[in-house]
Amino acid sequence: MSAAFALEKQVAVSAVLRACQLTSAVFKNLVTKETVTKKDKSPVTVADYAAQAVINTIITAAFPKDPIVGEEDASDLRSPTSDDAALLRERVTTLANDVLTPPPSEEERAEWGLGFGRTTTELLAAIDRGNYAGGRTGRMWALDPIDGTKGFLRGGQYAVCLALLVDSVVQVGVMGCPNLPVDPSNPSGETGCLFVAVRGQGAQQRPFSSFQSTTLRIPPSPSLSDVQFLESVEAAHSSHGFNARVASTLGVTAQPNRMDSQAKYCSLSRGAGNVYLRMPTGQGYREKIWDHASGSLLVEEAGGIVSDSLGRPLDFGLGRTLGENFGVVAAGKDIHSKIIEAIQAVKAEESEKLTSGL
Ligand SMILES: Nc1ncnc2c1ncn2[C@@H]1O[C@H](COP(=O)(O)OS(=O)(=O)O)[C@@H](OP(=O)(O)O)[C@H]1O
Ligand SMILES: [Mg+2]
Ligand SMILES: [Mg+2]
Ligand SMILES: [Mg+2]
Repeated sequence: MSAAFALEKQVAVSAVLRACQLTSAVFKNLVTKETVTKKDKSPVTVADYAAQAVINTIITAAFPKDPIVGEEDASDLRSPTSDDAALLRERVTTLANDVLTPPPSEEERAEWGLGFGRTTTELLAAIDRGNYAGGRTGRMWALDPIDGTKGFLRGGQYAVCLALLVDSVVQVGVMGCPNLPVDPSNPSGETGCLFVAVRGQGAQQRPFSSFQSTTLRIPPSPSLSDVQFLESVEAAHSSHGFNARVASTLGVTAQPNRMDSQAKYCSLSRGAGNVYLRMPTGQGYREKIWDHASGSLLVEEAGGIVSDSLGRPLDFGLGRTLGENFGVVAAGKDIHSKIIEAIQAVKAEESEKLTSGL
């Protein structure tokens, strides 16, 4: 008998690896015209759209009934009158078909929709399969075709992130990080890592270049002064100042490592960094499920704990977002509660200052 979710894992790995081929190819010759600014002022590129088209096409072929909560939608590509939209549609079609048409490898199957191209209409419809509202029950996939689009654009870290949720619990998480070093102790060495976790079956990493998987276990945390925080590059996404105060409360002297995307969860799960702390910057932003689903399972399966800043589990059953934003704290089991306590201490200090008018 095969392990639970074996087929879902294989399909997700195939979809993520093909999408990573696409994003890496795009980075090599991306032009300004291929980037759009969304209504929320965040960037999206032809690579985000085409990667979502590829992954949704594969998931839909393999599991036709499964809904998908995907970050992107095709509305900006559909304008019948805009020349820019026509160019983008054409590029998305070429890019998606470049990675959908190669025939299935030995690890893949034809019934996952591989080995032939799709029309633009089919690919736009595939992107819009990501419009599911989410919710408490049933199966659904959560997809971030490029997490850390700003990192992608600056040649930094980004991740192609796909997760399967059943009754709002993450069961499978697959992430491809094309720019992450295979060996964290050799940052200028080979890059391109695949991270895979299945609930109850552990967390694994392997280089894109081989099938040699390593099991990930978060090592014991170092003494508090040497604990390394992982945090967002963008100060607008997560409060750097609050993190610094938490670190100083704990007596941490090590400098934080700033990195875009769920590569932070990947790094933590392989012991390269000890705490991922993401505190809201106070602008009413709600965290999206696709920004945490696969990463949180990876860390849990590597033996860590993921919660909000009050120590409560993340709730993936509220729709496309995690609801009101109380931040995200991911860390090894031996240190997680200390981080939560330090956060509460800093918050108490802040509210004391406010009430005393300082
Ligand atoms: N205001 C605000 N607050 C918190 N988070 C936000 C905010 N705006 C955007 N986002 C989401 O942040 C995702 C990338 O954040 P990261 O922490 O991974 O990277 S970084 O902040 O860009 O360094 C990024 O993911 P992608 O859009 O997939 O790149 C966004 O979903
Ligand atoms: Mg985005
Ligand atoms: Mg994201
Ligand atoms: Mg994204």
